[in-house]
Amino acid sequence: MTDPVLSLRSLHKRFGPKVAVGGLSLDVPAGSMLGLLGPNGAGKTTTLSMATGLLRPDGGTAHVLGVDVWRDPAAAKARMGVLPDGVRMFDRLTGAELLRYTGLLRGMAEADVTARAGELLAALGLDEAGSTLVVDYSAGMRKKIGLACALIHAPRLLVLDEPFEAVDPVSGEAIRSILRGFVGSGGTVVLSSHVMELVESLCDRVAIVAEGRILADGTLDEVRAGESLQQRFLQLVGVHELGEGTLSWLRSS
Ligand SMILES: Nc1ncnc2c1ncn2[C@@H]1O[C@H](COP(=O)(O)OP(=O)(O)OP(=O)(O)O)[C@@H](O)[C@H]1O
Repeated sequence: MTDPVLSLRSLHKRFGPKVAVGGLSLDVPAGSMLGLLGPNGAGKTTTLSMATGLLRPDGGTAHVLGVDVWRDPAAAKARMGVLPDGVRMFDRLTGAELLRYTGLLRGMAEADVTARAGELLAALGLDEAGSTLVVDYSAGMRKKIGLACALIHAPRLLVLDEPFEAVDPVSGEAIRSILRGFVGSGGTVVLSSHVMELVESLCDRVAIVAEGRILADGTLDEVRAGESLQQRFLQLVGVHELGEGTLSWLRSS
């Protein structure tokens, strides 16, 4: 196998007494689309933040195309496009201004930024919203402008935290098509999601995380092991059974 595009080794992160990520290792090969799954609080966002230079690990390493993210963050960040979860944007800019700012910050030529920004806004159904302040965007529009910012410099690795969350079905289809085309041309994607059907239809690799550790990692078929991804996920993570009388007050008498 050629060297992985993203390589995580023994990542650790603790918040006070809480171990959010406890020794997580993962390799993502070139040209693959990996779905990172896990229950709420499993450590997905913490892992992706450490992998992309947003949150310093307590231990372990992250390499992007062979570059150590924490020793040489500028070089590593130049190679990836990141859609973080819950990180504040410069939302007093319009969508078009935010894209322009992001492109110029990435060292792109003015003409390229203008051309790509227009294409991205149109592709994501944001052309009219290009002149609206991002602070006035809906949740789905914020996701889409964040994705556009991650794409504008044509990175070789995309790390996307819940890219389809709050996005309407038409835009969702456009994003799928963009990501498929990106991977088809040799790009690599890591995305987190809670939607099993989406991961099953889009990703060729899956990693399941719980309590900061990898429970399963491999091709979609390896992880599914003959079941649906939903069934396999529940088997690995455990079903949260509700007791007989739970919320009995909610049932009409
Ligand atoms: N800044 C923080 N301070 C304290 N605890 C944190 C912080 N960030 C995350 N945690 C804790 O670390 C654990 C992992 O959180 P994380 O956000 O990585 O989970 P996640 O898998 O992305 O969850 P979700 O699917 O709900 O988005 C959780 O227990 C969370 O409460």
